[in-house]
Amino acid sequence: MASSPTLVIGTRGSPLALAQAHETQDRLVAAHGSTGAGWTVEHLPLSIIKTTGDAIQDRPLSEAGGKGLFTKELDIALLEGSIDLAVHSAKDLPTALPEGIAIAGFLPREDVRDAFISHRFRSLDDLPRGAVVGSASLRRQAQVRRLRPDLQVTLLRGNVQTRLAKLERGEVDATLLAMAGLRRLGLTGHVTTVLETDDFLPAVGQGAIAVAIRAEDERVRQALAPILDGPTGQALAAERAFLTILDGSCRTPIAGHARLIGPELEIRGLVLRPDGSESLEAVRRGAPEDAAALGREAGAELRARMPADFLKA
Ligand SMILES: NCc1[nH]cc(CCC(=O)O)c1CC(=O)O
Repeated sequence: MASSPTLVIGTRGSPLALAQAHETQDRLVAAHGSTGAGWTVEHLPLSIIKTTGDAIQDRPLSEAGGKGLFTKELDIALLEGSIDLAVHSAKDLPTALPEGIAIAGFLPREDVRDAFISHRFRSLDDLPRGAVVGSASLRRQAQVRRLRPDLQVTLLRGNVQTRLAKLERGEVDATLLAMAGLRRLGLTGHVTTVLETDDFLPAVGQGAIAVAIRAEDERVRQALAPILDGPTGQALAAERAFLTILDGSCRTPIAGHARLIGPELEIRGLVLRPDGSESLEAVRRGAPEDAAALGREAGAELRARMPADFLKA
């Protein structure tokens, strides 16, 4: 691959995706000054790429083909050389990447928690019986039903702004969104209450920005090294190993979160029935160097404990 004089950043076109791409651009400029090794940073171009996932608005993505829908076109652009790095929400990245694509690492993680948002009610507990909570995430739907089996849970799709607008119009009484996205968009003013991870476990990768590159591209790998965050990488190694064990074998909602506690890494993982009536949790703690093994162990424990109907045929 001929080295180009600049680094082209590929991104989806949603406001959140653009905010994440700009954050990556800003961090590169801050780390390297005005010129990097063999490339210029003043005009690191953003290449906006429309993905299949963005085009589908009327059904849950779990039905339409899953997370790869948000990354396929960016992967192709990387492999064709029209972009040099692709910026993704780690949460939306599939566990298995296509041949030739690698994750260089992750930017420092934002708030991992989910936010409860409602114009009329103060918290999930405060919602009256039968109130309507909208979410497109099977994980959020199941955890809401676990805490409040008496609520009505409906599908609410679209990007962050679209969902807030639907809430505003009264289509639902409440919704849940990631704090990370709201912060990056400057929309935390909408947050009613923040859900602590003890009560409501985030998605694997939530709050982290992943940077994907061509697996063999050492030039881009080196340019990115100073902006990538080690602790986030360790947490994500545990979470993604956990998810890798489960997403191929189980067909129920999955949540997982790893963090450093002093010198140790802890991962908590959860699988639930979609109706929230049953859930299983696993916790592992150990050396951060063993992140992937800790994640795999937590995943294997849940797989072993799961009732048969949680598993894929
Ligand atoms: N699936 C959409 C998506 N992908 C990443 C984020 C937020 C940012 C993050 O979780 O890192 C969101 C919106 C949301 O879940 O509220």
